[in-house]
Amino acid sequence: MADQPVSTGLRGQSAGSTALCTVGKSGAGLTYRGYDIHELAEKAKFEEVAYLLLKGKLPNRAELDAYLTKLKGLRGLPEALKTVLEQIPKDAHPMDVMRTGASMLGNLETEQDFDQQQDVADRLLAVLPSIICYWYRFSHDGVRIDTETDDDSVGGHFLHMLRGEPASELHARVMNVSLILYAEHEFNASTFTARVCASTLSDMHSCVTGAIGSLRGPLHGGANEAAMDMIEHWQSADEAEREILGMLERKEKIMGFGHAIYRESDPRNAIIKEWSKQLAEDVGDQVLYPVSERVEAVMWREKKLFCNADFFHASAYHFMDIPTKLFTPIFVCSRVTGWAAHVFEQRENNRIIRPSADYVGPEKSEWVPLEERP
Ligand SMILES: CC(=O)SCCNC(=O)CCNC(=O)[C@H](O)C(C)(C)COP(=O)(O)OP(=O)(O)OC[C@H]1O[C@@H](n2cnc3c(N)ncnc32)[C@H](O)[C@@H]1OP(=O)(O)O
Ligand SMILES: O=C([O-])CC(=O)C(=O)O
Repeated sequence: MADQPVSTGLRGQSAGSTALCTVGKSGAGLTYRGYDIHELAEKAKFEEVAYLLLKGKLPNRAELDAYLTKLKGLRGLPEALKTVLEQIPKDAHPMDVMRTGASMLGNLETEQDFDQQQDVADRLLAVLPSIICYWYRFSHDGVRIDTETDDDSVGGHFLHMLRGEPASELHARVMNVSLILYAEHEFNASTFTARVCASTLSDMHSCVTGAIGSLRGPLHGGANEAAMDMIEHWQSADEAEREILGMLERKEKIMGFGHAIYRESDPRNAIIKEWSKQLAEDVGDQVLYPVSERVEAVMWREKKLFCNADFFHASAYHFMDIPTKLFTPIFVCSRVTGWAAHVFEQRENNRIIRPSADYVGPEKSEWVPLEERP
């Protein structure tokens, strides 16, 4: 059999330009519109970052207050969407719920004109947490929650709906940081999906629905959930080390490690790791955090592979008592800002994205009538 052609995954090739984000750029690292991720995670509200990405600049006080009020007013679910969510079974994957929710919203509140794009993006940002929590609480607890909470922040709103009570200050703070870290990352797979869809002049809901499908996979956003599924089985750091060595021996992928662009570290890791540590102290954890730290050390020692944004998100979310299957949907609630901002950018200077392929099929095939085929 002929050798398989090398699959490059378009690595290292520029597929367009963006003013939104630098990833691993020498001397700059990870920045959103020029602002360093460390500074944003320390000082900003997620909604400020959303404004920065979607509107092109940091808001002043009046603009931020107005934006928070606007988002708060957009959290309600149309009755027809609630009906659809109530049909989705308990054992569905929450990312499929997100995908269906975004798509159904596109039927009910269709983007008629690109002039509406800012409002459509704000609506999605406000309503995606309501979609996932409404479905989760209905299918798991049998309750129809009120999604119009008075919480100022998207993260606080999410936790409030999930638990039926307002989040603690610590949890709201960690959610804020987490949403900032996940908001934007240049031409990653889900964002590129959104841009390809936008390049056909399709509507925002289609772009976001497609992007959710791409984020779902364990090689991308699904890795935070997959990392949790792995580490929760280990009772001690020593057991974790033994298991990881076995997995490496068997050439298995370790979820939450490695990156397509970063070579030595993912700047988001140190930030979420620090918050995971604080949460571990808060809940008195003696197992999961030490297990996670050991996995990190072994992976670096054995393979020079480092934690990406997803690995310590697993323990951080777990310490906040968030069900594992909701981890990747939280990523959606954040990344929708980056996706929408990229859709705006694509539309502003559009040409349909249509690369070529190297043909590796047969030279010429002879037609065989149906009844003569073996
Ligand atoms: C928010 C995010 O989306 S971050 C990414 C989340 N995804 C994950 O955590 C899934 C696990 N990681 C991976 O699968 C990969 O590292 C990816 C998908 C992130 C990047 O893939 P690539 O760019 O193809 O990886 P890269 O070229 O750096 O791989 C180099 C080598 O390291 C290996 N490698 C990379 N990541 C891992 C890993 N997590 N576990 C074990 N080996 C790995 C690759 O198999 C490859 O080995 P080979 O040369 O023998 O084939
Ligand atoms: O950039 C990537 O390929 C994946 C990633 O880290 C992200 O989307 O946040």
